[in-house]
Amino acid sequence: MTRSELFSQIQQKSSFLCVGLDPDLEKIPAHLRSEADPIFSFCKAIIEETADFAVAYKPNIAFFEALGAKGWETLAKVSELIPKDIFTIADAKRGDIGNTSKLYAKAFFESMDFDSITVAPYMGKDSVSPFLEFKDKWVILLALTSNVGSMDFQLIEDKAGKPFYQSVLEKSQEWGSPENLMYVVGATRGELIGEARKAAPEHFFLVPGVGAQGGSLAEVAKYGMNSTCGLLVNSSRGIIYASGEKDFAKVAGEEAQKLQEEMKELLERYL
Ligand SMILES: O=C(O)c1cc(=O)[nH]c(=O)n1[C@@H]1O[C@H](COP(=O)(O)O)[C@@H](O)[C@H]1O
Repeated sequence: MTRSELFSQIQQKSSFLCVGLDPDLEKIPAHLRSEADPIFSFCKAIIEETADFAVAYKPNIAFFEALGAKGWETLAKVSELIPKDIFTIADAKRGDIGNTSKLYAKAFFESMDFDSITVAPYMGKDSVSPFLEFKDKWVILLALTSNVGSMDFQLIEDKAGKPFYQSVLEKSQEWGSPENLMYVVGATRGELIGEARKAAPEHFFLVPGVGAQGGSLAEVAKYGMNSTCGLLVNSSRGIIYASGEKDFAKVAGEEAQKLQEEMKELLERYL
């Protein structure tokens, strides 16, 4: 998917919501556990109820690969279910020497037809570039993550006082463009989202951390929105586990709609 196609989806749906698919056998409603493929049934119901409000889905690969070979089959089936006009993110956090990254890219962009993949920047240019060689496919590079451990490395300052995440943002713009490179910037980071936006004015940010991790959607929009929205805001647990009962999919749809309605107002205010 191209950047202009993504922006046009955002405009059509008045939404920049990414629904995170983090399906955990321990957390899905009990009545689904007797199904042939409980994770598939769960994701299918969630997708059906949330698709009108979402412009992206982000299956987190860990929740599928934890189930072994069957989990990979489920992931393939789930990704095929997602409507083609909705952006797909393989949240796999890959990155290795170039020769290996090439095969990770093939796995997620060719064997499976994801639009994008999350990639760790730690191994540098040759670990990221192979993912950038696929037409209309995207790298979503970890820059400033939402977790507590983000402080261990990402906020370390160099002698000039520049934090490491800023160096990641600056350096990596030599490798890709706003047409094929996005950044992960966590919603829990408040004003730092604005600092990231100054360093990367055009690029889309994938912003996880609203909902279960407590990040504020209003703050994300205030500090992060640019002239083509530039944001995909993810919520996983806050949507998919909003109810643990038989009505889980309907309630997930309602949660997604609430976020979409808030996003509509924010788009009207800032765009
Ligand atoms: O790359 C990510 O998506 C990601 C980056 C980050 O900084 N923080 C973060 O929470 N995530 C992912 O985003 C999702 C957040 O889930 P919830 O906290 O349940 O909304 C999980 O799949 C995380 O793995």
